[in-house]
Amino acid sequence: MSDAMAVTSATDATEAQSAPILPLAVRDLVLRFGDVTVLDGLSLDLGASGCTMVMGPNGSGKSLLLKLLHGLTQPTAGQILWGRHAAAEITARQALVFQKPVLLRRSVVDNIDFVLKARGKDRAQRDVLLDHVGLAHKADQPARLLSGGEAQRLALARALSTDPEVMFLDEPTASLDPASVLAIERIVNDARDRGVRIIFVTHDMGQARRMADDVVFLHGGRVAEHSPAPDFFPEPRCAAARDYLNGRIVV
Ligand SMILES: Nc1ncnc2c1ncn2[C@@H]1O[C@H](COP(=O)(O)OP(=O)(O)OP(=O)(O)O)[C@@H](O)[C@H]1O
Repeated sequence: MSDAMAVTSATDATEAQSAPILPLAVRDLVLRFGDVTVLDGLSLDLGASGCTMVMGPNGSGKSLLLKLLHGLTQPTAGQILWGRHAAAEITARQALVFQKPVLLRRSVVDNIDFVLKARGKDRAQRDVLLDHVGLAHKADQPARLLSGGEAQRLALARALSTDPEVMFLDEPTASLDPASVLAIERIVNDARDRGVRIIFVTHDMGQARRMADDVVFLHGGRVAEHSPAPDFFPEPRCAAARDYLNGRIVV
């Protein structure tokens, strides 16, 4: 290869790496486990900003969709395109927060430092972040002694410390008291306002109404409805979403 070609291909590679990862285009996604089809031709387009709430009955595939979008699970068929990237290429530019935070048995601050070191990032922002999530005074305490709400705030701080472009949250407030729920929502809203793309799974209608810019409703292995929040909550278009919002069993 000539020097000029080597420079061009290196430039192309750098440009590809730094190319935006939004919008998201999902096409005909299928996920099967043996004979069981969980996702059955799911397609979805998400724009560059805002908070998308993913809703749907138990077992409709919400958690698995997040894992597929984050590159942690491979689809049986179909395409996930984050800008020009395949999902598995850009996992490090995203963060995933689970319902039950998985923390190291070390101090609060060590939990953040560990991730920053693994990602090759400096520690400049970590004290600001701990302060932002209300845990600066617990920085040196063992993470295992945190309450459920505090542990989830640490998980959020850890996720945000990596400067993610997209943050996935899988029922992060499912077992928390109302004050802790609002504290988590405030942190997530701040992140969205700073440009982090939020994709959030919840069964909590109040939370969905408070936070959603748009709602993706899963049913039957597909996106049964994707609507702006002001349209979805008063008048969902699909019958399954209407039943779900009215507390009727959706199968
Ligand atoms: N590894 C697996 N092997 C077989 N089936 C699986 C596997 N993982 C998940 N499933 C099934 O896929 C379906 C969708 O699971 P998923 O966890 O995505 O649902 P969900 O919509 O997040 O549900 P919930 O609201 O209850 O959290 C479920 O029926 C689940 O049992």
